[in-house]
Amino acid sequence: MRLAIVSTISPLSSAAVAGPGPRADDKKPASTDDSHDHIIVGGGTAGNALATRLSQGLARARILVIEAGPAALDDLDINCPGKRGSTLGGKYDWNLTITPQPGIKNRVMTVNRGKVLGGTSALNVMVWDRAASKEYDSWEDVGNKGWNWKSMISAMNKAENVGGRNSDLYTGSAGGKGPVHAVINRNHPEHENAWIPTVQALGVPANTESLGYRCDVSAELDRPYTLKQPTRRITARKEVILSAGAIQSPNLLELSGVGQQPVLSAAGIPQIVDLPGVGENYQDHVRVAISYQLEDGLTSGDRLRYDPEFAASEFAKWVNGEMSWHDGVRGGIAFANFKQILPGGDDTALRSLAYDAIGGSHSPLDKKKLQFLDDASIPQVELIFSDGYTGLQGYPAVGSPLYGKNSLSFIAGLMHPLSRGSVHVNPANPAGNPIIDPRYLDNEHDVQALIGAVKFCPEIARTEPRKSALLSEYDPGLETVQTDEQWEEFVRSTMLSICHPSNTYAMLPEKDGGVVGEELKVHGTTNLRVVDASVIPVQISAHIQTAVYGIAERAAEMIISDDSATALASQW
Ligand SMILES: Cc1cc2nc3c(=O)[nH]c(=O)nc-3n(C[C@H](O)[C@H](O)[C@H](O)COP(=O)(O)OP(=O)(O)OC[C@H]3O[C@@H](n4cnc5c(N)ncnc54)[C@H](O)[C@@H]3O)c2cc1C
Repeated sequence: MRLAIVSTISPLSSAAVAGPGPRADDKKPASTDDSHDHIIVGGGTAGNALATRLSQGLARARILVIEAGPAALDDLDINCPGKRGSTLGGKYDWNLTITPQPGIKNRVMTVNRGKVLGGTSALNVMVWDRAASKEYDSWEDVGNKGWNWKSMISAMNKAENVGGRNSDLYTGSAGGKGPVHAVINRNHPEHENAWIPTVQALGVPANTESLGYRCDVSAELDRPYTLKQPTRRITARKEVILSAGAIQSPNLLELSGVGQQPVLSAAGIPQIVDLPGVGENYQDHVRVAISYQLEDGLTSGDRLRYDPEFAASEFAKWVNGEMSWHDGVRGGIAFANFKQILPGGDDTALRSLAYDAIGGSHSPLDKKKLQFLDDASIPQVELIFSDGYTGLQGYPAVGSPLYGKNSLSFIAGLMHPLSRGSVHVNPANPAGNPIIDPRYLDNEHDVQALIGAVKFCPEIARTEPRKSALLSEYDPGLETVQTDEQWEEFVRSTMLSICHPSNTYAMLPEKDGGVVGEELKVHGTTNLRVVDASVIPVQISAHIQTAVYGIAERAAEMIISDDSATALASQW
């Protein structure tokens, strides 16, 4: 089936063209011919990486990227690493909202998504890491031939380029010569030195392959132009590729008539392809933070918040290319399994809760989650040490006793929560924002697993050399959170997202609720692929942009190979 895609974009949208025909640096398209070989909807992380590779590999093809947000290539709020977080909730953010979540005391929260050329890679906090090899292998196990560690590490390496001003600090073995520049921070506050020896003392070996630097993917495109006519029909000669991200790609498909009948009928959309999996399987990483005040004399990134002169002079240094507190993302990450963090290494109760929740499920995704519990090489928990305050309440207000103090936070995250949610078109307003229901903490396993993870943070704080740098715990405050009930209350009241929605368009066989197959083509269609975080079939224990780049690299290889095969066939 050949499909027409319904994409509503705003007058500020940007577009970029590569290949013959109008060039991306034109002020506007030179021709009125609105047909292109490949149309990519969404100029974000995956979309732009894919467009770059297609324009390199298909010299004669005309490729169009349509992006709902503006181009902001020179905006220092995006480009300066020390300003990470400053664009959240602002003009480059879709600012979506979830439905009230019973598991977290009916709280609602914002779902931050980049609405700018570069997408969420322009807004994120720049962690660059990978999951365990068996997690990528699990993608093949659930029915996607060729999607495994070997192919993914090769694709992720193809995207990345480890180097820059301090590449000598990198002790890892990975990394290629790709367009995404990744570096280890060169600016380290003194108190950061305690992180690696402390987690080593707790049994987690060191791994210095984690990198972080702002290199959003928009920088790889030719200069884009702003669309002058937001309403017009554009035709794809070969195929349309949805790269609008894990929230909007399913939404666009439903608007186009692909999805489950009840959802489409409620929104008054005629069904063209029956695919019950569209928008299902919403997965996210969840987290809780504890903050500590640092010993007097130690400085943290909080100083950029409470000392404007310091912030301005550090920013000026960064602009001049000098070592600066604005240089990077200060912090460290450790991954662990439940046995490593639970008292006495006893994960029996948690395993039993997991089997209660999904033991009877026939879904290959649930079966994988249970298998992962048996594999010590697969992390279940992420422990982040973050320089400065990162809790729910925000840095203490001006005038409060803690204003002007320096802090650090420990963040505990769940890598394989069992809850699975959904994102669907809004029946009351199909053209508006989708209904996002992640079903956070909707089962006892996830609640107890998160409690177990966050209780390990005070353990880190009590261990030397970390212990000596800390003055007191002030969020949540040991005196108020002691009993099991209090920990549960704390976790349900303060849980936040790590902002990794994925799987909403899972690459799986159709019989298992899949939406795309191993070639990333939407089941039941011939001219439509999806290339973004939504196709991830099994959730991974990593920040997911590295995988998204890898998916885009693999998609580009497939599309280029398909095109070459077609061209060859047409010569005969
Ligand atoms: C606050 C935050 C911090 C994060 N930190 C990290 C981190 O440190 N490390 C990490 O690995 N990951 C991180 N992530 C996650 C990671 O950045 C994303 O998972 C990844 O960038 C998603 O890539 P994508 O291509 O799927 O979607 P996106 O990059 O979001 O791209 C989708 C694009 O499609 C556009 N679009 C949507 N609808 C339409 C439409 N109708 N028409 C045209 N265009 C449209 C959007 O504007 C956007 O540009 C973070 C995410 C957030 C929100």
